[in-house]
Amino acid sequence: MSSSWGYGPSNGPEKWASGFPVANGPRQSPIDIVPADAAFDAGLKPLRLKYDPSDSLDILNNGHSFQVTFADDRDSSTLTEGPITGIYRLKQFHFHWGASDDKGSEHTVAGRMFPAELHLVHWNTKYGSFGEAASQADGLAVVGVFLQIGSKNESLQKVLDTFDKIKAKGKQTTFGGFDPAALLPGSLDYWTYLGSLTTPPLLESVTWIVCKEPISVSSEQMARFRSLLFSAEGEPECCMVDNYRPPQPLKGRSVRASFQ
Ligand SMILES: NS(=O)(=O)c1ccc(NCc2ccco2)c([N+](=O)[O-])c1
Ligand SMILES: [Zn+2]
Repeated sequence: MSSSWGYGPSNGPEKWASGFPVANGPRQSPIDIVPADAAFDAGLKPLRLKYDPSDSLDILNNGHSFQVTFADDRDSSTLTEGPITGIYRLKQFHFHWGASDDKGSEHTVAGRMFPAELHLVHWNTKYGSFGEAASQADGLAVVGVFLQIGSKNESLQKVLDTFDKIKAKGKQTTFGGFDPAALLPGSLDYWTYLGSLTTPPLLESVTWIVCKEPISVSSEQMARFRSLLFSAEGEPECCMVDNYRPPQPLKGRSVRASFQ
């Protein structure tokens, strides 16, 4: 199971626990965020995101999503402040999305699903590498940004324009000079809670930082996301859609808000 997880009826989220028992752990992600239940914490600092476009390296179809990978050998693209202590380096960003505009995000807000969700993944430099950090309770910090249907997102379009080169699983192409800050909303107000990776190995090492304000995406752009394939070249074509895990039990965790 561990090497063949996916999002289909035979290998999807309801089946992951057999290969990854932590799937039923105490701090799993995503969750449904209920704004009325999120306590404002005046001690939460504003997010400090400093990204260097020259760190962006390539874009890859990894068979579960597509990801833009960053050079992380220096403190040049970092997340500091917010709910975390120390310096976390940007490793990659990727998305989750649905087969139609009424679903696709992993986190939900009072039960509302968005058509897609962006994840900017950062690792705690006190652990030396992403791999080491991924197994530590405070090892990762992921900034989540919802996408909502509206005007065409010109920054996002630069990513979508590479899709002809990465249609199938395993395909990658260079992608330099991209500033991920261009994908952030105007307000960096956020909710934060302790959770996990939302795909196997589902490690409970993530401080989640979910932005309240969505960014825009046009319906035509969402259709481009759905042109990617879960399948590799030469395999029967399987559209990359519905690559999201549904919300998981809160199990007593609190969600804090950086805003009133
Ligand atoms: N949807 S997510 O941001 O929680 C997420 C999930 C899995 C992985 N990676 C899978 C993995 C293998 C070993 C450790 O990690 C990543 N990531 O790597 O940024 C992010
Ligand atoms: Zn993700």
